[in-house]
Amino acid sequence: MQLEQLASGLTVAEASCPEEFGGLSISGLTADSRQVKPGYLFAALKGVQVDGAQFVPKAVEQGAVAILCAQDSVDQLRSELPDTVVVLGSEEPRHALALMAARFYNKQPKVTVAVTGTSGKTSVAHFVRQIFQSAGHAAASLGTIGTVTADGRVYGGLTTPDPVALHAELNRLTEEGVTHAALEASSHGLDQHRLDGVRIAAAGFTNLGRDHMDYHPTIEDYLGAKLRLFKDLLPTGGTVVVDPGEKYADRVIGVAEARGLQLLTVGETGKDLKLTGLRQSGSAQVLTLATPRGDYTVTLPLIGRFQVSNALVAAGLAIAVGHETGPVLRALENLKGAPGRLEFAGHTQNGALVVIDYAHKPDALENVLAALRPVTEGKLSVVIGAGGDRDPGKRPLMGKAAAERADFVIVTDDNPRSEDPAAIRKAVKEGAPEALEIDDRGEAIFEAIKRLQPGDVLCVAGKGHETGQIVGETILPFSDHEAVADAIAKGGNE
Ligand SMILES: CC(=O)N[C@H]1[C@@H](OP(=O)(O)OP(=O)(O)OC[C@H]2O[C@@H](n3ccc(=O)[nH]c3=O)[C@H](O)[C@@H]2O)O[C@H](CO)[C@@H](O)[C@@H]1O[C@H](C)C(=O)N[C@@H](C)C(=O)N[C@H](CCC(=O)O)C(=O)O
Ligand SMILES: Nc1ncnc2c1ncn2[C@@H]1O[C@H](COP(=O)(O)OP(=O)(O)OP(=O)(O)O)[C@@H](O)[C@H]1O
Ligand SMILES: N[C@H](CCC[C@H](N)C(=O)O)C(=O)O
Ligand SMILES: [Mg+2]
Repeated sequence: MQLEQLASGLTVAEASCPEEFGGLSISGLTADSRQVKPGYLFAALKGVQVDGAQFVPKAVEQGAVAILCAQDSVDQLRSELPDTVVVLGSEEPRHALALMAARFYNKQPKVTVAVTGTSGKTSVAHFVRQIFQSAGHAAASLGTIGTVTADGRVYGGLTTPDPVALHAELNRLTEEGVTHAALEASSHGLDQHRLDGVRIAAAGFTNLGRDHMDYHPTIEDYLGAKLRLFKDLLPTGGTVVVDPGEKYADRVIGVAEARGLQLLTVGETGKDLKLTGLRQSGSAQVLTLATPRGDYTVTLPLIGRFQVSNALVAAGLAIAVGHETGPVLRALENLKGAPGRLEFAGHTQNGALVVIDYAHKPDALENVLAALRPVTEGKLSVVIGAGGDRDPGKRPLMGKAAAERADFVIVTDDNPRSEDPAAIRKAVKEGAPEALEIDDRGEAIFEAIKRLQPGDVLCVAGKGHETGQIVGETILPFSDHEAVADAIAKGGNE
């Protein structure tokens, strides 16, 4: 693609060879010098760890023909580079890169919705995809568990991929015939402009609790990143889906009202999908809903009050993009939970239940244990750990949530990364002094399963769908699913 076409209107061109800028064709783009190939545009971005500007010489050596950088780096780079390399400055280089990526990979699904919030994004995206599929559309969901389509799942590294990877993926899916997509918008992704340029028709908010305080200096900053979805990315005419009863929902509604966006509200105080009743029925929940299209009774085949919230936001998003209320609500009756989210993992030989969940923050732990309590006839146990190189403040709070809501807690490791695992466990135990501490996660799971009695329930929390334990720079193969299966097979609790 011609650089002129790629950059038009986005940047102040600082090319010393304007004639070359005019005719220059770009073969690809990236913000990672290690990915540069001949003919590429390299975006030199200031990151959390390093300033990408230091990799410009390497990028040029590898064949980069154009550099996108912060406006204030232009003069410096210009003076260091051969005249043949075009340097483009931008006040917002991350935004400019994302819009360039959207132009370079110019195909996107006809209908794309996005969801943000502290917890529930993966579940909502997973549900929206199933609702779209039930209406006969070729649909995909993109997020923490990767890209999921009717053909299966391709694992991706980040919840919200970097803009080049995201636009490339949307282009690939569209070429394969996908017409409907549901995206997870993480706060990092929103803050780093990874979703800029994605055409979003409706955006949902689940909730806001403590998370990522290692990255966002204050909760206001964290909320601010989430609000970007509604302030900057959802275009006029788009619809915001929210439960007004959620903490901070007023801030989301405030943005929608200030911008004159459409608002679709769900939940007990919602107007469009108003939850008028909820009761347990075995391992399902029966919802009664009042809607502008009439009243409905829906049997949701999932446990946990939070899954009701997630299902309503998902249904709201589908309705927001034009789907009929009746069929959408019928589709909720066949929903499958996302892998590793309150997922059935097995029964022990003496009949106790083991589930795997991704709760790795205090609110999520509280919610998942509250969801399991009503289905627990005996004792409720939980295995928890907290990730290294992540908000240390959440560790004792996770311990406390587990100690308050479960009858028995084992504290173990969950991706210690560069930190001392013992120090992480100690911090978790500050909130759960009675907890048993077992460093090896496989042994912790075995010990928890060994102690189960008939009627007990064990929740193995924190890793969900993950397939590795990150220790230092190494990812050791590890799956909670396999560890649970091994422990059950070894028995010890018949
Ligand atoms: C803290 C954070 O979000 N970092 C992300 C960010 O990196 P950064 O720009 O700050 O990177 P940096 O290491 O300082 O480098 C600066 C620039 O130099 C470039 N570079 C670096 C080295 C080199 O040799 N050559 C080179 O060009 C880098 O590509 C980058 O463009 O942008 C990169 C490209 O998009 C991401 O890969 C990277 O994610 C890191 C790996 C990460 O772990 N992120 C996690 C925390 C994250 O984003 N999580 C969220 C939320 C998860 C959830 O709760 O659901 C997610 O969306 O996954
Ligand atoms: N609406 C909700 N409210 C509170 N907790 C929830 C909600 N939905 C899910 N959870 C809990 O949070 C965990 C993660 O859920 P999910 O993966 O859907 O959220 P997420 O926002 O994508 O999380 P992440 O940011 O880590 O990817 C679940 O395993 C469950 O314990
Ligand atoms: N998206 C989250 C996932 C955390 C999962 C947990 N297993 C951990 O490693 O802390 C994060 O990167 O903070
Ligand atoms: Mg997720």
